Amino acid sequence: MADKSTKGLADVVAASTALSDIDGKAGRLFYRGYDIHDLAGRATFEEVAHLLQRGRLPDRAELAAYSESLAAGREPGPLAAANIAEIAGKQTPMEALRSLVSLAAADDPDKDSTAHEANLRKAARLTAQQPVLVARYHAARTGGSVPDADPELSIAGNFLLQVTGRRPEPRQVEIFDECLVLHADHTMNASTFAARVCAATLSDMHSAIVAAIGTLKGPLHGGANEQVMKTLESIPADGVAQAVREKLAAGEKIMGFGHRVYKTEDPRATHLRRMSAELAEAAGDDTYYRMSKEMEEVVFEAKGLYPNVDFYAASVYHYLGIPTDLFTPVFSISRMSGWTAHVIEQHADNRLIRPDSEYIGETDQKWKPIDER
Ligand SMILES: CC(=O)SCCNC(=O)CCNC(=O)[C@H](O)C(C)(C)COP(=O)(O)OP(=O)(O)OC[C@H]1O[C@@H](n2cnc3c(N)ncnc32)[C@H](O)[C@@H]1OP(=O)(O)O
Ligand SMILES: O=C([O-])CC(=O)C(=O)O
Repeated sequence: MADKSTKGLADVVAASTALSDIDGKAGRLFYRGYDIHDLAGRATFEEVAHLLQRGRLPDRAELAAYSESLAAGREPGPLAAANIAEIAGKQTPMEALRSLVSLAAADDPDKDSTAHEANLRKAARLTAQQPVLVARYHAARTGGSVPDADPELSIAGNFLLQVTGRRPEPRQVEIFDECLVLHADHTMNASTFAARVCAATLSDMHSAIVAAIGTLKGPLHGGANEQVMKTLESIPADGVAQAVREKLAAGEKIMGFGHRVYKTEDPRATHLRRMSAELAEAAGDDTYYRMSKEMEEVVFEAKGLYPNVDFYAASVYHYLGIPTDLFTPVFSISRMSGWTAHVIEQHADNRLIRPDSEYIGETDQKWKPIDER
């Protein structure tokens, strides 16, 4: 029996990983040793997914082969495809993704295997299918149709095309691609931990991803980006400071601020703030960018908290024309690359993850028959 617990497992090292690393004091993030500041705006999401899942940045031939496998695996299986319309009528976007990934498992050609090569193929298919599932879900609920993927476009470009129905501007694609790069992996965050716990029972990759999606959905994790947009939309543009102070006085958390690991600026927020400013200027309406900047100042002054990745992602996605309730699904499109890489890593060197607990209940209870209780 353990005699001491750490609430929320803060500072507990729960796994070893070669995928990503954070220096929370310095505000630095690395994917397989590459500084996020070097990757952002330079590596594409496909290159980063390859880096995470296959261990290195691809050369041209490797990238071509990986991109081919993504394109070949993009189509969700018949069971998922057949159920999108009904699911779209009954479930929110993250609930729907949780269901659809589970259904997609049934038609995955490697569904019965957790072998390394099978895992690599499944990781590519899950990464390729996630944006398509989001776009098809959105089309099903709005009565729209999904344009065919354009072989000239990346995952980022095709997602913007398929979700908005318009061919995106090249700069929009670059910015969205950078967002995907920034969200791809983040050490032992809650959803990745959930995926690893599941995978460590030697369950399959789709099951682990279903656990991760359900975990990302919560507002203390990936769900915060949607909440940030709702906050921005719910307060008057000239009343940001007052609204924030009122929320804090009422004991509310301000979504998009604070982090378990970063004690300074989240390095991803630095890039997202810059992208938000650029898109606001291009849109000719910087209201949400200005409000975000002011909110950042007020929260820092009142609580000493910095924005996390979800904060400026909200206004960036808004300016890109992505519906607010698809912000967390967008996070999952990117994080799929990291989750799947973690499942591969877990299966490659596995031990069951089963921590202890600290018992705080009653002791010495005496059993009584039901009529005497
Ligand atoms: C992709 C991601 O998952 S990034 C995180 C996304 N989540 C959010 O943006 C939700 C808002 N933020 C939070 O709830 C937290 O900062 C978390 C969940 C990210 C981190 O949680 P923890 O490390 O457990 O910190 P915890 O919630 O205990 O906060 C520590 C203190 O700071 C305060 N605090 C932390 N975040 C916030 C916030 N966003 N607004 C107001 N106060 C906050 C807490 O109230 C607490 O104060 P107290 O000590 O006086 O009680
Ligand atoms: O690491 C965390 O706890 C949350 C986070 O920022 C992420 O998952 O990107």
